[in-house]
Amino acid sequence: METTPATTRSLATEAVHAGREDLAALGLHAAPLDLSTTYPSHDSRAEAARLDEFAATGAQLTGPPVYARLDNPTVARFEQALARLEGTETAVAFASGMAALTATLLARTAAGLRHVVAVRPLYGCSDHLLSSGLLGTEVTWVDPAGIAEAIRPETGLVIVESPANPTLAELDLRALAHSCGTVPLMVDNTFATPVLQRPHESGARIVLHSATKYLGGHGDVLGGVIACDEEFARQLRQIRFATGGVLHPLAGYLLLRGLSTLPVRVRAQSATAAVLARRLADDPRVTRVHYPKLGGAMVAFEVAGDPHEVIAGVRLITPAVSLGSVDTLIQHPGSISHRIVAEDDRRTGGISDRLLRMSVGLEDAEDLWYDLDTALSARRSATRDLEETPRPGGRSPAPEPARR
Ligand code: MET
Repeated sequence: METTPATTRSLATEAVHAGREDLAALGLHAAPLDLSTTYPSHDSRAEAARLDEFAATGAQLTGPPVYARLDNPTVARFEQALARLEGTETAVAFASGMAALTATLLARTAAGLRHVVAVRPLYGCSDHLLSSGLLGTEVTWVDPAGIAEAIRPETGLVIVESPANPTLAELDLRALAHSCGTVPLMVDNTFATPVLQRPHESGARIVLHSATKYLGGHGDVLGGVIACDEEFARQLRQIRFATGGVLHPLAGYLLLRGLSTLPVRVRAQSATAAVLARRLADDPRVTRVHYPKLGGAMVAFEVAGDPHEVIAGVRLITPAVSLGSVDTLIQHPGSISHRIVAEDDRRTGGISDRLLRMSVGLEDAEDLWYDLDTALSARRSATRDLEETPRPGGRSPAPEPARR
């Protein structure tokens, strides 16, 4: 029987099969996990030639691996699969999203292009890495409309996130790519995932993921990845080899496995997030809801009361930073994910002190709403008990959901 050519396969099929095409021929069903740090070879002359070639080109080694800091077959499967999902030529995996961003900045700086143009908000640590100049880069923060004007001869990169962390602000990626001209546009696609958005199709040369989030999907693996063309990937591989920010093979294994359920998870979590976003928008205890037109499983909202009381009040939802897991997490960006960003810069990025960011998981929507509703009222009902004031909005308490 003929198999469908890879180019016509849908995302759902790629998610399950990409990076695993050779398994049947190997007599395997699950991907093998190769934990070797080094590999035997009696032919030192051949190894010397292969290492010289890697040093000169950064092309992926052919033949058996040499050492785990150069490459790893399990990680390579994840890279291949993610590239297929993002529609890029290839991908290079790292120990974390920040290691991936670091390698990208180093690659541009090594080419003499140390100026970066970026749009706020970005994830707090990305903002910090750029603002602090820790890697010798210089950043110009702009509104999307100011990108073209901010570009200089030594600009090596334009960096954006859409939907952005934590406000979920959306950008017109096609228009942005146009404004960038010949300067590569890097889009952090962590929140949307390739299920909802493939930035490369809109003109982004570089797509960044914190793989820790939706790609892994279960809150048990830390990783990062850059999906890009082979030319840029070669520079990234050379930097990864020299600096050592490699993804552990077990993480590569878990990420490959995570990809197979990515479309199902993202769609189910997004459907629940949309329900919760609507309820929050109708709730008088909430002053503003941020939910992307694109959809997705992230909801951000500003509360009339004290956001810290909501964090303290949740019981089913986990009060923790991070996102993209099968369970729902909530955090206060001003205290955690964006704490390291200066207060004024947080404000410029639209990050209010009353903003909460929620990553919606796979739980039942009614159970989640019950928990949120209770947490939103926690402090106020305590006050009401004392003062006998009416419930805000005059609403009766939500019924406890039926237990299934
Ligand atoms: C250490 S803070 C943040 C982790 C993650 N990037 C987030 O936005 O939640």
